[in-house]
Amino acid sequence: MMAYLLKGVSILGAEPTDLFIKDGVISSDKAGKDAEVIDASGLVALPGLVDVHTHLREPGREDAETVETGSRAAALGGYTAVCAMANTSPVADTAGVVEQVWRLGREAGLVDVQPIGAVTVGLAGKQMAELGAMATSAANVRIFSDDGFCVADPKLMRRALEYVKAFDGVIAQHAEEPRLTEGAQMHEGEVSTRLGLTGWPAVAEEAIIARDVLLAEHVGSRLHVCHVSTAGSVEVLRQAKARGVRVTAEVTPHHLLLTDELAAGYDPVFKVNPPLRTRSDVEALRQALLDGIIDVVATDHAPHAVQDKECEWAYARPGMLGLETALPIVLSVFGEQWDLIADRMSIAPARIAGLAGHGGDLTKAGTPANLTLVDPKARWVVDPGGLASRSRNTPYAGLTLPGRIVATFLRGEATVLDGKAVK
Ligand SMILES: NC(=O)N[C@@H](CC(=O)O)C(=O)O
Ligand SMILES: [Zn+2]
Ligand SMILES: [Zn+2]
Repeated sequence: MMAYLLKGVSILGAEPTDLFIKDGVISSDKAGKDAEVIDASGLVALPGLVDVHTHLREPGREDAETVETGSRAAALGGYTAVCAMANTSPVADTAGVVEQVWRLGREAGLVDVQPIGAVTVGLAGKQMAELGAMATSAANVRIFSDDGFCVADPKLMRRALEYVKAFDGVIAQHAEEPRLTEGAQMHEGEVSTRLGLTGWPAVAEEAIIARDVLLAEHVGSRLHVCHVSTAGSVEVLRQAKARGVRVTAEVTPHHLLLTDELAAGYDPVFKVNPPLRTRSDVEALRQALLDGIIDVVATDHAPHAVQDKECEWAYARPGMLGLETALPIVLSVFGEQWDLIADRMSIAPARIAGLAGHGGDLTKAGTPANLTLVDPKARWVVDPGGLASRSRNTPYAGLTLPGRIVATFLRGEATVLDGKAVK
């Protein structure tokens, strides 16, 4: 196994130091004779990023992404672990499918791929899936989600919350009251009225979050809210957390930056669920992330094949790429707040997903060497054709972003060096 000496690296913005990686962990042995020396001056070391919400599309839509191509995109984005959403084909609602995804992740060997299990059979919202069988499978599933769809039936949601309590699992809810979003094409507001598109009102998200925090409180179980997008949702979460409800929440990079005005050009690259909201929602989400009301940044990386995206707005699938641009977007929004970035993009997501070994303290010898090196001063232009994802649906094409991932290490093995994936 290769040893590395990262010379003059800044750990989370601290004074430059030498960091030695050996036998898969951070080592106190500074000598490092046989180590490969990496000139890391000007680079910042972060614990490897952890994404609690990634769509890898395998099995079923390998034309859009595979576990391998998505893992490569993740490593290039500074990630060492991603949680793979269950809305594949077949749906990840059995031990067999989650074990398949888990095995494919191991074979790709670029990031830890932690499968998420479906809450209901076929994501149909009718019958609970075999949560226990997925939890005790080799994939060791702890997060369950029907993402793409809301678990709308309150009784089913209650039962699922109760069920996962036994093994400290968590239900990750795609909060969307389906009756309020029928036919929705974008955020309901001034812009949707002007464009004549049916809107998804903020209350369709907020009503479900309000219901679910009450259910979670009632049964004393863990709830995680996917892709929070409105100021009203933040207020519901603020109140729930103040009462001690076991709720965590995520926000995507795109909801921290983009607004519904972008729908005006009818370019489906900006079509996503939940939809891009207003400037005041964006401001509230940023503040909530700073306050810790929103716990983590999650990409909701949602690759789609060209024919599913480059068509009329109404027919285009919702979703956008995220893995390779997440850290640069967060850097552009918040600046070099390294402790904040490490917490919201690595430490807290690792805790929510139960991924021991990720989000560790890089200043301590013995910490598993899951980390990434960022050049915060480097600027780069997003070129959809230059991304490692198999899909091209990035909303940031042509945008100049700060922060280039120079290297990523998974348990001491380089997955990215010189800004390139090693395999
Ligand atoms: N975010 C999206 O717009 N799409 C996601 C599903 C989801 O996250 O709800 C997808 O799977 O494509
Ligand atoms: Zn969703
Ligand atoms: Zn999603």
